[in-house]
Amino acid sequence: MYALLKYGFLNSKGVTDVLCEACDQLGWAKPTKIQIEAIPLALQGRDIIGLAETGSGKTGAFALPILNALLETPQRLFALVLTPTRELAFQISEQFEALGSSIGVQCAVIVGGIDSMSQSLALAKKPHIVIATPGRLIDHLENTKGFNLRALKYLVMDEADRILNMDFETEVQKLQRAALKNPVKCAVSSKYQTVEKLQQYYLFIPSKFKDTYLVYILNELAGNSFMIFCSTCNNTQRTALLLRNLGFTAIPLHGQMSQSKRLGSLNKFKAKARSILLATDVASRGLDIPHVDVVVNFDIPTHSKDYIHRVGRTARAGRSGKAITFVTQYDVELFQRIEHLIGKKLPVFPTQDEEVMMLTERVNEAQRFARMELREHGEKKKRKREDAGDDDDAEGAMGVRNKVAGGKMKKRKGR
Ligand SMILES: Nc1ncnc2c1ncn2[C@@H]1O[C@H](COP(=O)(O)OP(=O)(O)OP(=O)(O)O)[C@@H](O)[C@H]1O
Repeated sequence: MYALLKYGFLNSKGVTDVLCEACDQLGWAKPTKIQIEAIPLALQGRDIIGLAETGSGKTGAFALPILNALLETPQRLFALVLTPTRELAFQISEQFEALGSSIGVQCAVIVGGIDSMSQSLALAKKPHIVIATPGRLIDHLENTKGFNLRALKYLVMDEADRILNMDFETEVQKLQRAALKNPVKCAVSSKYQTVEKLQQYYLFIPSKFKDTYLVYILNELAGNSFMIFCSTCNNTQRTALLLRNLGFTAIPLHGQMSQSKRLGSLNKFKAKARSILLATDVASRGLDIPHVDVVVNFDIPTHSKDYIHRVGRTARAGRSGKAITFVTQYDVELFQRIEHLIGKKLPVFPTQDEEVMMLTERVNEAQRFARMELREHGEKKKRKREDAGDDDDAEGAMGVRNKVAGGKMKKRKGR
């Protein structure tokens, strides 16, 4: 019972009943470790730096005490949550709304890539909680008349290390200096840890066979939901086209897509209408999609810390999951750094190389079509850059794709 928070801590007042009920309704039977550590301190009004493994309920750890305090002293523009990505901002807002639905909490999401006027109107209504990416927030602080954060009582920097590395560093540092007083550190795991129920593997393969091995793995693990990480927008798009040419329900998510397409992709994947999400690191932090079974690092992350965030998109909240990292002849050093960071040696993902090679011909053909589509797509985009009907979700490029024979690729055993 979430009410444990209410009764379990001698020195704390605990979270109020109505919020405990909201937790029950979300199926949160008991608080997670970080919630047990952080919530009582936050309720005492302490400043907190929270550190815990991926998928361990950090959002609840800050949302619950904020909502609790809001109930005690209701006030407009009460809390600001800064996040590094737009998708994460929407997700956090949903979490606040789910926990605070019975107390009528009002949230505004202030992120780039979408209409700024409607955001100004939302801010004019003075919501209780603002969830923002730093750039667009600064725009509004500078340009939206009547909007300021002087009354603010709570500031959260989610994925703070990422936010502080952004170009907005100086602005954010000012906020941080102004905001943190004698902070307590709540660290419930060693610094860089992956979760226990995550099975991690690597695959050492020549760079030129990456696509073929990817298709092999998707076939081998068919029926699962995949997040596949690529290093660039272009490769994300290309790989999505390649897989779609082979009949997989793949959809891309990257920074060169319009914000509405980004959210569209994410929602299709969340709703299980697509089983494969291909993404850049824009999706590596914080996104909570419980049904992700497998994370594939198709391009190895260049920053080892991103590895931990990427693989943390699966095996969340006590579930199990798999992560497979492709290591080519060029990636050995990066991979060693990752193993060093997580403090483990990973096993090889078992493959039948003969079976993989049997896929080569069809994969080569699909690669050719994907390249053509990518070129076509680039030219089309150049012609009508701002056209809302563009096909940057890779789903519009059906023309060439239909010329590739067959539906979903099946393994061709015994040939
Ligand atoms: N007490 C709880 N009991 C069960 N599930 C919970 C509890 N608290 C949070 N959750 C769920 O756990 C999942 C992960 O939570 P959350 O997204 O806050 O993780 P996180 O620690 O912020 O992860 P990341 O480091 O990847 O951002 C969510 O689906 C959330 O609803």
